[in-house]
Amino acid sequence: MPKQYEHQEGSSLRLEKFHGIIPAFYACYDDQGNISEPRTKALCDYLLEKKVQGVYVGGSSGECIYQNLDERKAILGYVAEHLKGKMTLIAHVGAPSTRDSVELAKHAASLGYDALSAIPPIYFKLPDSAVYKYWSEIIDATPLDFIIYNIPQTTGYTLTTSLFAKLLANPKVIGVKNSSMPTMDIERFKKVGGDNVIVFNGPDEQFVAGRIMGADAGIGGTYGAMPELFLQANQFIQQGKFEEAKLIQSEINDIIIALVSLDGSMYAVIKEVLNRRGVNIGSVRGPLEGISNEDAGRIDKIIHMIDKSIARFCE
Ligand SMILES: CC(=O)N[C@@H]([C@@H](O)[C@H](O)[C@H](O)CO)[C@@H](O)CC(=O)C(=O)O
Repeated sequence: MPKQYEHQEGSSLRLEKFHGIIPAFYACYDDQGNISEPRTKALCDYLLEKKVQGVYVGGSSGECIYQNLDERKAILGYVAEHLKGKMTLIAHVGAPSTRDSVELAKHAASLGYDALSAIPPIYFKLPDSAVYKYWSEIIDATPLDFIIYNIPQTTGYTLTTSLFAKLLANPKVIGVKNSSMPTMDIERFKKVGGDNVIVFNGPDEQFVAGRIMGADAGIGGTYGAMPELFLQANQFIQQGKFEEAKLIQSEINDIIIALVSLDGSMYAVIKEVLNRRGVNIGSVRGPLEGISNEDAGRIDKIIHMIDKSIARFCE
């Protein structure tokens, strides 16, 4: 293990609760597009019943950038109220300003979340020194553990291994949720962090590859549409059944390609999949596009694909 992280020795146990399948929680709206408490709770119940390890609340899949501070606080509250003590809760608190991010962080800490996470600053291209300061101010605002969120394709900022190492010098930094596409990035972050740091696979299309390259767990935006398949893929990896893991990943990828190929945005399509499963969490907020009339029939086919894969691998 790299010398500078020896102070974290013994922290593997503390990380146990983050291992497994952690769906990125979706924004739950009423029919007018407002945050819905009962629908948020319905999604909590659904995920609890699926026995996932935890939830990542208020991230990309949570449409956080389309919500104001009060709405984001409300969602964090509804989820905590319903799931606290029942699964691991991670609050994504990244916001355009440090001030808002810190406010959200303090709110999540007051609600008893297990950890915080944040994207880097968005819109302006800032130097590493500013990104470091941004994350550090969030980390310093509460006693909670912190998970860095690296998602270059949406933020335009790529976390380097040297900034990762610098952040890890703070014992509250427990790892990174890596959504960049190269699985080598996962391998590099794991190499820098060692066993006492947790690396989450971000791209669901590469869940199996990411796990094999060193990711300890996964946080993903499509898990909610097919939690059974990701739980099973994870189990195959734990059992060393790599051929089976490869096969299930291939079917998951067929489903993801279908989810992103309709007129509606992927999240609108996933929400309609859930709706047809009896979990109505509304649609998406503009500028994300809702589903079209033509999508309706196509979604039946996607549900059929998911059911077929569950029957093949999980029953
Ligand atoms: C770029 C992006 O949105 N990546 C997603 C993936 O789960 C992604 O939706 C999936 O791999 C399908 O492309 C996650 O990494 C994001 C995520 O977990 C979140 O914060 O909601």
